[in-house]
Amino acid sequence: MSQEAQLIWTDVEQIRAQAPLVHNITNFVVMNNTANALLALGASPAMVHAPEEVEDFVSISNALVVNIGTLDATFVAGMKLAMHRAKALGKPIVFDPVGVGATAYRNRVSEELLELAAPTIIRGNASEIMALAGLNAQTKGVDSLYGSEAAVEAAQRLSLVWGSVVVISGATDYVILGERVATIKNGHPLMTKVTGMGCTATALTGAFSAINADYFQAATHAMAVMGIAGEIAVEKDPAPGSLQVNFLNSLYELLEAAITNRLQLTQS
Ligand SMILES: Nc1ncnc2c1ncn2[C@@H]1O[C@H](COP(=O)(O)OP(=O)(O)OP(=O)(O)O)[C@@H](O)[C@H]1O
Ligand SMILES: Cc1ncsc1CCO
Ligand SMILES: [Mg+2]
Repeated sequence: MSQEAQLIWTDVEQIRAQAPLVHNITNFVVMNNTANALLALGASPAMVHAPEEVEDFVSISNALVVNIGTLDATFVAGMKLAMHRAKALGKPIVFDPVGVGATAYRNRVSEELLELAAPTIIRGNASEIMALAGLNAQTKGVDSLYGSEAAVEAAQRLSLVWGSVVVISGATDYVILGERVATIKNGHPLMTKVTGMGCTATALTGAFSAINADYFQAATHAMAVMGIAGEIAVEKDPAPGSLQVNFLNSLYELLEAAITNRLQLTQS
């Protein structure tokens, strides 16, 4: 077995053994999907966004996931308080800039959040990563108009500016930290026909970052597990409704052999 497959499996076992508490401030569309994906993986999710309680919640959590998919003023207030507290406590922050580039509000809020507390890991599609890096990228709402390879330079710049691990999802997932690059070619195009698969990737990344303090590894392992679970689910039934359910089952039933046999990871 490849050394990397073994490291991924060790992380999955750690999540299953420790059930880290992952605090999510996420969007209304995916709250249920991402909570179920975290449970199926073995983590303990909580979706908590009220400004009155997020700081207390961060204090008892093992990682914070912030997703701007359906943001409004109350969400933003909660995100700022939570990220500030997480930073003060040294807890990993995973940021999903859903739809950044689509509106001036999303751009401004994203910039404010980055400046307040640079995330440990940023995960977006190519349009989002390019927009977040300050490029005048086109985006179709929450969907990307570019392949992930188009955003590699933007991700490297973002990573340098904020010191964050940056993940670009797509047919190939890229994980970038300065000059370090990992590519993962797992997954299936049908995954784009289930809403919030990217948001799910971000939530799973939160769980991996809670148990592996090498955040480049944590992000890489999360994206590999995401892609492999997606492939297995599509093979069971190649249709979006089934995929949503079978993806959860694949995560829950994931075996070491699936990682060993399917992993398509390169690192440089
Ligand atoms: N063309 C593809 N081929 C293989 N796998 C894919 C493809 N597109 C997406 N995926 C898989 O789906 C995951 C989610 O990536 P995607 O880029 O679609 O997220 P997203 O655009 O942020 O989605 P959302 O905003 O709906 O949450 C990827 O990590 C990858 O595993
Ligand atoms: C469809 C959609 N709209 C806002 S957030 C979201 C989930 C996918 O990003
Ligand atoms: Mg997205």
